[in-house]
Amino acid sequence: MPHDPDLPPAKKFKPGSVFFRLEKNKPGMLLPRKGNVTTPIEVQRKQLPIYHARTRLVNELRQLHNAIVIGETGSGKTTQIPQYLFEAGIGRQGLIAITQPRRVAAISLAARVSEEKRTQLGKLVGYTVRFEDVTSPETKLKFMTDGMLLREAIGDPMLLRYTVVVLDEAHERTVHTDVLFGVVKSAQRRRRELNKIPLKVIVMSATMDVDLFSEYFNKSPVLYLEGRQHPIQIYYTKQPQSDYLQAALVSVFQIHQEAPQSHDILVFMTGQEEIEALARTCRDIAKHLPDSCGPMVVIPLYASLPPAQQLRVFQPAPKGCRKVILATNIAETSVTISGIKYVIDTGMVKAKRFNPGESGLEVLAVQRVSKAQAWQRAGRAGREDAGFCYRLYTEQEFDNLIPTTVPEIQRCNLAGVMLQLMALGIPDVMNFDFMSKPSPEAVRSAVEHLELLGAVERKDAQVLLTALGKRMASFPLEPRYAKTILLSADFSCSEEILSIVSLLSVDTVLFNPSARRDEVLAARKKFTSSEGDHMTLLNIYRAFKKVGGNKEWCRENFVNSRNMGLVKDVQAQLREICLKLNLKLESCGADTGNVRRCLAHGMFINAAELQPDGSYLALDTHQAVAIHPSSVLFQAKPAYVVFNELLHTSRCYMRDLCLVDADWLLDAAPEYFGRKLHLTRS
Ligand SMILES: Nc1ncnc2c1ncn2[C@@H]1O[C@H](COP(=O)(O)OP(=O)(O)OP(=O)(O)O)[C@@H](O)[C@H]1O
Repeated sequence: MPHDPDLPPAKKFKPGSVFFRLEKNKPGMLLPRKGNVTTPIEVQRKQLPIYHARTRLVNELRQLHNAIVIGETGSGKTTQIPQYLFEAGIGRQGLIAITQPRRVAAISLAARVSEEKRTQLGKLVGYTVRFEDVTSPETKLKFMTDGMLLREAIGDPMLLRYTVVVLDEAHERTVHTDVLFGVVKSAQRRRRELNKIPLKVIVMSATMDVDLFSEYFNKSPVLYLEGRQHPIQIYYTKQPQSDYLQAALVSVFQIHQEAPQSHDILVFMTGQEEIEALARTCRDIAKHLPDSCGPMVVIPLYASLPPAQQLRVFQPAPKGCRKVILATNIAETSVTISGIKYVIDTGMVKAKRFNPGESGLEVLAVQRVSKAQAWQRAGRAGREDAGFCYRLYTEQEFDNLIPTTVPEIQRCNLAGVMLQLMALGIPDVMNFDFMSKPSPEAVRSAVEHLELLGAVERKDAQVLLTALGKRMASFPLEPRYAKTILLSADFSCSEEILSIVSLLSVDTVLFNPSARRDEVLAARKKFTSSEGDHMTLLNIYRAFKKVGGNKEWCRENFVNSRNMGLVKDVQAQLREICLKLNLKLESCGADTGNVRRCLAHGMFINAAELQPDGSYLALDTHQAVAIHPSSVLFQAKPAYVVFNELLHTSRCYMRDLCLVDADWLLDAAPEYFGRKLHLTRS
């Protein structure tokens, strides 16, 4: 059997068991189509590789307090292990939590497992994600995002409701997962010390650094699950591709023309804008193909889509129609999308980058995936039958990928995490039991950030959470947004700020088809505010509410009505938190000057100043930045702005800007700006 040193780690530990067959540079070679047999769900469960290991696995897990489970993608870890534990009566005194890095996975897995158990979703099997709780007092198997379990830990640090916590897709190493590792470990220890019911912790993945995990989780034993149900053939390009979007487009249509109609395609891309653009191109091309190609339905999938829209990908395509899903990495782990036979992997992902020393600002940048991610992506094919993965990069490029993704905790601004840890009652964040410690520099920079926002203060060399910091931690938002909301009551504009923060929490509510650029510009003119993007968005939202969310209005004005629906949901949730905190909710009406003042006070760390040569300088870090061409302030070039985020492409662009006065910045943080910039009052 061929041995490939780059097969996923699960295979490396079992030489001789080959799961992936590597055949290179033979695009277009397809396996014959199998009959469309619908197997009853109990039979499907029994056909999974994990089924044969069930008794031994359950016996092992019964004895262990900690276990690391490694199994190929699709072997049945996530859907089966929680059920096996429940069926064997393990952890019956409490709940079994199964955490996922992403909401779409938590929801779809809960749906699948409740179907397998033949119960209604929300009864025995339920889920909890950021804006939704589908559980009941009967719930025993609870799928949830790791962020939600972390929030629960703020109120219940020993996680006493749970007897088992399964940390799934641990290799993803999101900030939440990493913090959760430390939190469950500490809960486990404290429960042992206080003679409470023990907490069992099971860590699972197909691709992880076993030694690191085992060491961290008290030298935990590692259980390997051998085998995958269906083979996946991997193809590489012969030459490096200069335009991965074009390569993806060509591959989609090559498969569409050659493969049977019932074989669906999943393409991994980097973000909403390119997904929506490629979706439109695919639909246009599909219209002009000969009838022999058959129809195609193109479905986007990215984080900011409303949950109901995200779940559309799981519905079967209409009969005789091919489903093409264009997704970000949110479909990379855990999910099974029925019908997917082909995966096209562009090899690219949009991820956060942060360098406290150099730029000091967190930026989003498109970069190459890790090998672990590439294997996870391939693993989305071959779940119901043999599958194919087309990697739009050469094998050599694959060889040069980093093995696993750098943990997010080492490449993001830590201010939010630190605030959460302090709200969890962990005072000495630097000595928190992180699996991979963030750099002291990053921690220092986060403490400074929180200090500037007034969320923490130093007393006798200790860093303490202030009353304001406690209130800020109540919001599931970045600290600066939480602060802006809390400040809004003083500026009598809380309704407007809640709208703006909600609008910024979804990717974009604007629809910008490039082919209709002039129409878009004409429609947008009505709402464009010379005060910036925040105010423009607010104008659009106000108009949207005035027409009662009318779909026709949305179409005419190039507004994404689905995302607007989500904005309303987010706003309702944030309003609820405000009410709990007794925050005065009022609107400033037409006088929106205070809204900008409030934004300047909450977001002053993200301020930039126009330079004599027409460029901008971020005031906090003195980094050169530019206004993104999509901003309404692109031409205007005001003297001072605050911005929401930085996007790194050819240059470092500020996105979503608000025009502010230098005086407001000085009022917000006089000492800081005096020190940083020698700003003087006008
Ligand atoms: N929603 C679903 N519809 C159809 N089949 C499903 C569904 N969910 C799971 N399956 C079947 O169960 C198998 C195991 O899925 P499961 O998510 O438990 O695997 P896993 O080992 O956790 O893989 P991964 O690491 O990729 O998450 C899938 O390969 C598929 O055959």
